[in-house]
Order: sequence, then C-alpha cells, then structure tokens
Amino acid sequence: MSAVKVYVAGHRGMVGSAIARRLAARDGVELVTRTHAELDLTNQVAVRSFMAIERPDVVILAAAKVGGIHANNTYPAEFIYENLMIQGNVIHQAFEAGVRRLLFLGSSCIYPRAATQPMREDALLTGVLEPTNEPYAIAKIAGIKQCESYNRQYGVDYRSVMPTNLFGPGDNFHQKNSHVLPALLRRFHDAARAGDAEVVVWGSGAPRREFLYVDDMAEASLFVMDLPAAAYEASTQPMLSHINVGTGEDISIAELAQAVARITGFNGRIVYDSTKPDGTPRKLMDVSRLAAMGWQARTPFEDALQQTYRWFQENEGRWRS
Ligand SMILES: NC(=O)C1=CN([C@@H]2O[C@H](COP(=O)(O)OP(=O)(O)OC[C@H]3O[C@@H](n4cnc5c(N)ncnc54)[C@H](OP(=O)(O)O)[C@@H]3O)[C@@H](O)[C@H]2O)C=CC1
Ligand SMILES: C[C@H]1O[C@H](OP(=O)(O)OP(=O)(O)OC[C@H]2O[C@@H](n3cnc4c(=O)[nH]c(N)nc43)[C@H](O)[C@@H]2O)[C@@H](O)[C@@H](O)C1=O
Repeated sequence: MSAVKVYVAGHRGMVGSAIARRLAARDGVELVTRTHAELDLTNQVAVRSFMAIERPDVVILAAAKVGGIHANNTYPAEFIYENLMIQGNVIHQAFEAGVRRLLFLGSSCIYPRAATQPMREDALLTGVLEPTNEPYAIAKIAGIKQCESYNRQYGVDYRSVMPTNLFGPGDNFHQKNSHVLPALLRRFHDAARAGDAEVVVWGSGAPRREFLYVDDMAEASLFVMDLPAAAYEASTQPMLSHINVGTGEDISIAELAQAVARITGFNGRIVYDSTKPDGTPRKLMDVSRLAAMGWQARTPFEDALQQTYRWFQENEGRWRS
C-alpha cells in the first residue's frame, strides 16, 4: 500500500512542529513540508504550483499569523490580511489539486466576547467579538466557513478544530508579541535571575484563560483528522462543523502569574499594569463534543509548565537577539 502523503503547513511553528513530530513517527505517512522562505502561503501562484506538483492526500493547516493580545491589537491589518490569504490559498488550491481531507486550525477567539461560559460550538456568530483580536477572529471564522462551503458544494471532507490558548516547546517568547504564558515565563525568569523586587503583569490579572499543552493539541488534531467521516459528521451539526479543543478548565491571569513565579523561583512582588488591555474577560471551552468522541487532554498543567520552562532555558539564546 502506498504511503499517505500529508502536507503540514507551518511545520516549524509550535503546533505544526508537534504535529509533524507525531506524523513522522507513524508508519505509512509521507510528510510534505515547506518553510516560509521556500513557500510564502500568501502567494496564490506559488501555492497553486506547490499543490499541483505535490498533490498531497491530506493537508493540515497550522500556518498562520499568530500572536498575543499586543500583537493582535497593534498589527490588525497583518492579522486579517495574512490569515485570509494563507487560508484562502491553501484551502482552495488544495481543493483544486484534488485533496479530499483537510484540517484547519482556528482559535477560541472566534466566539463572542460575552459568550456564555463554557463556550459551546454553537455560540459562533451569536454576538460581538473581542475588539483586541476581531480581525484575526474574523479571518478564523472565514476559514471555518470556507471549509464548510467546500464540504457543502463539493462533498469534500474539510474539518476545523478550535484550540484554546496553547503553550509548550517551540512557543514564541518575544517580549511584546507573544501570548501571556511564554511572556510571563521569560519576564519572571529574567527578574528572578536579576534579583528584581517586582514583576509587571499586563492588565488587571482578573481575566481567565484555559491553557492546553501543545503535545495534547497535536494529539487532538490527529485524533480529529483520523476520525472516520461518519463519526466526524455525526458529531457536528449541519453548518456547524468546527470542534473545540481544550482542557475544560481555566485559571485567572493572577493565578498563572503565581504559578510562573513559583516555577522560575521569583520571590518578589507582582504588580498589575492597568494601562494594558485585559481582552476577553473569560474564554473557557465547552469540550464535551470532543470528549464524547473519545478524546481528552491528559498532560497536567504543572508538568506542561515545567517542560515549557525547561525548553525556554535550553533555547533562551534565540530570544535574546
Ligand atoms: N499559539 C496559540 O496559543 C494558539 C494558536 N492557534 C492556532 O494554531 C495554529 C498554529 O499556531 P502556532 O503554532 O502557535 O503559531 P506559530 O507562530 O508558532 O507558527 C505558525 C507557522 O506558520 C508559518 N507561517 C506564517 N505565515 C506564513 C506564510 N505567509 N507562509 C508560510 N508559512 C507561514 C510560520 O513560519 P515563520 O515562523 O517562518 O513565519 C510558522 O511556522 C495557528 O492557526 C494559530 O492560529 C489557535 C489558538 C491558540
Ligand atoms: C490565543 C489567543 O490569544 C490572544 O488573546 P488573549 O487570550 O487575550 O492573549 P494573550 O495570551 O496575549 O493575553 C491573555 C491575557 O493575559 C494578559 N497578560 C498579562 N501579562 C501579559 C504579557 O506579558 N503578555 C501578554 N501577551 N499578555 C499578558 C493579557 O492582558 C490578557 O488579559 C488573541 O489575540 C489571539 O491570538 C488568540 O486566539
């Protein structure tokens, strides 16, 4: 039997690399990858030519313009333009090249800012989005709807998973553009090493977030991708094809800061900078649909935090330039 050819878009990113590692360990999989420098996914002609030549059997779309609250709020044009282009090109050109199965990675920010907690899949398009990341969320919603539209019109099998906030080895530890967890690991680590008296955390500390370890996310992605078509369809309602991925548990940013202080050995004061935005007050996923299908997160938060911190310490150099 010939190998299944799987193209992972974004294979050097945090999630894409975790997915690629799992796929590489599987028998019967031929992994296809291109770096950003080799293939700019915003370039329609290049993506068309790549798909026509490679003709993968399956596409996993983990490439995107990604960042935390500051990056989303500061570069909204890049977040909407690049994500719409990447998705539009990859999904459409995959279809043109005969790809029958595709997995699109969205985000929990697709749900309204004031969505009932925990957020069920059918909360989509029921209210106003969080302003700090609306352009990114609109692009992600368009990605879900593009997959649904091709399924409806052409009978292909394009699936969507909506991850909660992710973290782990390979994360982005940029001082401003990263998400909160890597940002705090770095800041508290630096403060502990320098013997600083205090560390500043953005916002009020009150917002609540749900954090999923990237290896669990990679496992969930392949779990959803591998489901037989009937099982996937049965789990989704018509016009509601996306599936939440998370732990089903959240913590406040203040609790996160305390956990990071513990792990990095910081004993000083934690102060809150109220000039920085809080963003969505709470983003807790309802993960009952995925649980009913047979998957749940398994890496304990403290273990995952330790592993991420270890990875940061081993790779610190790349963030110091
Ligand atoms: N991290 C998180 O907390 C969450 C992530 N997600 C989603 O999961 C997916 C993966 O995110 P994550 O791994 O964290 O992100 P990363 O930033 O770590 O990885 C994104 C990857 O996409 C590549 N990429 C970006 N733009 C282009 C382009 N124009 N052409 C080719 N490649 C490109 C990047 O390459 P390069 O670095 O070389 O530019 C990188 O390899 C995304 O869809 C994201 O929206 C959803 C919820 C939460
Ligand atoms: C995954 C998700 O990520 C983004 O949304 P977000 O959850 O709001 O992202 P965040 O991780 O950057 O912040 C979470 C909370 O934490 C607070 N916070 C404290 N101190 C720091 C800090 O130092 N850095 C950051 N980034 N946040 C901090 C921050 O003020 C906020 O209250 C989306 O834009 C979009 O990308 C998306 O889908």
